[in-house]
Amino acid sequence: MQKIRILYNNSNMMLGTIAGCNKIQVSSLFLKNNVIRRSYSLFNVSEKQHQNVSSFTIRRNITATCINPYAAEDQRKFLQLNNINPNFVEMEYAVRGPLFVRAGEIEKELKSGVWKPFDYVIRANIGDCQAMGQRPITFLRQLLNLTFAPELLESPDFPDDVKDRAEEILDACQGMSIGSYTDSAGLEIVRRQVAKYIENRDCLACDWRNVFLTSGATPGIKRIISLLKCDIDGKKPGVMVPIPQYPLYSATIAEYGMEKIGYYLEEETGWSLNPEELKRAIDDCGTKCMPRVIVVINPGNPTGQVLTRNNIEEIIKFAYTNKLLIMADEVYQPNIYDEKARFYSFKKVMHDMGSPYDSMELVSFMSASKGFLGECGIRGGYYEIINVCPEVMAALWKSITASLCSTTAGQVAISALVNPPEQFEPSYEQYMCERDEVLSSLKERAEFMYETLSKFEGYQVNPIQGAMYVFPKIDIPVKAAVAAKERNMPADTFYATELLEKTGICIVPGSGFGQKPFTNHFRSTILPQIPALKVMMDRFKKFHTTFMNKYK
Ligand SMILES: Cc1ncc(COP(=O)(O)O)c(C=O)c1O
Repeated sequence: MQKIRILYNNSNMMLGTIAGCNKIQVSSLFLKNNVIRRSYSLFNVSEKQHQNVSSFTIRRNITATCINPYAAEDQRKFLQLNNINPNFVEMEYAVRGPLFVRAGEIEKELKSGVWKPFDYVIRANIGDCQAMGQRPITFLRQLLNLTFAPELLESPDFPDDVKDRAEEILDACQGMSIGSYTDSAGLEIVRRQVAKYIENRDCLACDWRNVFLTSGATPGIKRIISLLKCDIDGKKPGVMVPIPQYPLYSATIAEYGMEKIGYYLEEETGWSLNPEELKRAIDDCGTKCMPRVIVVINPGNPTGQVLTRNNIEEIIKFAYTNKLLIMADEVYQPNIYDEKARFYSFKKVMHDMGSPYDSMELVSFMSASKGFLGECGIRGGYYEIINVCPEVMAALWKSITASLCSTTAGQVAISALVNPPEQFEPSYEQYMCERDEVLSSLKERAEFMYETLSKFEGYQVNPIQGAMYVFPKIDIPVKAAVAAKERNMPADTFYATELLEKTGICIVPGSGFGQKPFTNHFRSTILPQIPALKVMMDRFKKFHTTFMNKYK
């Protein structure tokens, strides 16, 4: 099957060349209710239609005319789909894809009194802890309160250790106001706190000048990918990403017009990473692109595995042999539930391996959105970049300065993450109690979800060692696959769509993350609180049983 993007000009719709293919998938982008939608249709094309056409025959001899979705006034706009950056049209981000949009519509339908077999939507599609009822950590919120409203420093309601930290941050701000721009890489005091945190974690030196504060991990990841040269000897840069992967990576690679080199994680061995597969992936890409980077997500999203130290060593050796920058996405480092698993930072392992690996280029990412803080909306993150030559660091700096600075709220959140209350300080006990409660509840939810889903007919589930997701494999019955095909949907999307419509549970089909051909998965978060998770699993079980009975 050949994929064809429909381009619209002012009045006519044009199809790309369809010569030589008898099936086409048509995808078009349009805006509805301010939400970008993409419609897909799979058509059989008769032999006669090997030219540009706007009307053609589809299965069962029905003639379909594709409708140009532009209203007349839109056709006069200077920016059209066929003259903007095509990478924007190409990129996709499944976590907020069509099912997420449909979940929003269903919520509105429920509000307006439309009857459904459920009374609320369960949003298990995105790793947003507080949206699913997690309570914020008091210490962090107090620090935000005091830095944003310094008059509260006089209030007896705030503990002295938080006041001291807030004063320190305010002293570092221009005009003692959190509303001022900071240095482009963030407040020096917070960067120093991050460096100390990394030093304590790895028992290794960390130079605070290598630490850059960002508005969530996302902008840092995008900036580092954008650092790569667009064209070397006529070849695009290649970025190695795991499959399945967090779709920020595939979306960014598409947005920047780079080449994704997917390496499969091995589901049968708990989503481990086989060095032979890394070699297979790089060999298969041949001369198509110039491999420059390997991305590793540890603990894994969506797969929930924690890499062993041995596995990390193998990846480092592979990166060395193939001259790759390592981007270590370590945002879930505090989220480990399996007592036998342990988080090893790439930095620490590289250091311990000694020469020549200890001088390899590495960027490691961290976030305030994950862990036990779950402050997704505040947008706090950082990255540490090491062993990069000074000239490249200077160029990176220049690019960072052009973005002014990351949000100061995010910088304060990172300060709270890396400089928590210490033993004997007034906030310590409450902080530890809240932190442990969140982490032990996440562990309980991970185990509950794993145990429940493992009992479903046709499911294969790996234990959730870390992060916030489960990614089960489902054997979808042939009859269901046929029904999916009739609706022009991949089987996993069909399953997830049926689940949403029948139960209000919103998950993401595995195809949004990548999966081995002819397999079906989905990703669900483990984030609903225990009572809600029990309701969710109950609804899910009933749905699955009915689905299997119907299609078996
Ligand atoms: C693996 C991974 N990296 C990065 C991010 C981005 O996080 P942030 O909210 O800090 O931008 C996420 C968000 O879900 C993620 O799962």
